[in-house]
Amino acid sequence: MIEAVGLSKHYGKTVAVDDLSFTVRSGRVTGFLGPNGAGKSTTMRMILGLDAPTAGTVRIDGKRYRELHQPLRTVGALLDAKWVHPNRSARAHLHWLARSNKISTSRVDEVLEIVGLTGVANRRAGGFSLGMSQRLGIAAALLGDPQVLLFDEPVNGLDPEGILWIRRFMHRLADEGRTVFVSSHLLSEMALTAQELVVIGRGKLIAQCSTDEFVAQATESTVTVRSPQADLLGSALRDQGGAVRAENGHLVVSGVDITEIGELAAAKGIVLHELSPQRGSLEEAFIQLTGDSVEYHAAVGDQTAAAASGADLMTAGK
Ligand SMILES: Nc1ncnc2c1ncn2[C@@H]1O[C@H](COP(=O)(O)OP(=O)(O)OP(=O)(O)O)[C@@H](O)[C@H]1O
Repeated sequence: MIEAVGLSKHYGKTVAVDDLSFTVRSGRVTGFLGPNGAGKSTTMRMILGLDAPTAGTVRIDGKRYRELHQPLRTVGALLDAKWVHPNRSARAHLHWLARSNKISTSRVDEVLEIVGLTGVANRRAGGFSLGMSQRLGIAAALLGDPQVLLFDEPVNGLDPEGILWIRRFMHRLADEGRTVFVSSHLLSEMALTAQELVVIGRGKLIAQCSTDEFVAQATESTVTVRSPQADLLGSALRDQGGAVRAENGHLVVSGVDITEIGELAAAKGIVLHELSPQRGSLEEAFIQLTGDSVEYHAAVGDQTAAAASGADLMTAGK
């Protein structure tokens, strides 16, 4: 578990993180979302003791990073996949990390196996593709078999196969009961990966809740219905208090639950060809819920916020 309370970080006049409190639970993948410059990396560095907070505290399993006896056994992190000596082999890199952290070198072959790098373990890490480098970074994070794992933008630049591998791997780590905290710009990917979210904007907390709740709060849920008796069904639904509009040969219904729609159609003997729930996207929810913070910063002259909508901010490359 990670617990931040009143966490703030100022760099001169820049307020990178502003009185941020959140909790990251074990057994779940928690996404850490926010536009460029929102303070995600700074927060992660403070969790890992690489930056000192200006105010507030952050604890991992109840302890500050500097109080951890053997930190790598409690928390592992992937911050920069290219942080490796290019002429060292993957195995030599992990051996060096294990020895310098008093971890048995027998663990090296285990983590290479876990991330699927056994076959290339003796190759120069400098020649690795980005996907292989990410796996090596994850192997390093797993060396101490920690219960808490932090990943900063782990899928940036990966191909679809690499992205799928990371997604499945994170779910596996969470299923093992670990705390998995992962930052990303890629909302469509986070919608598939993260079960919980911590969303920040300009260093402040915008939301902490499940991904489903976040989307449900901010977007409209509708039901798509196709029927050869659409007119009849439409008027029956309106009688039930539903809002119905026709769109490209189907009905879009809100205000009536999907089960009630099915039962109403059955009771009236109306044939259905499709009955499907439609959820808003994480992108839509993000734009909806971060709008205020973006507008606020635009108003005080922040050029990044003023220049971009939430979607632009989130899809912009690093
Ligand atoms: N070492 C530093 N010195 C001065 N300002 C910094 C430093 N590190 C971060 N900042 C500023 O703090 C703010 C938050 O940056 P941070 O990198 O934490 O955001 P982020 O959410 O990780 O962004 P990105 O998604 O672009 O990586 C930004 O305005 C950034 O310019």
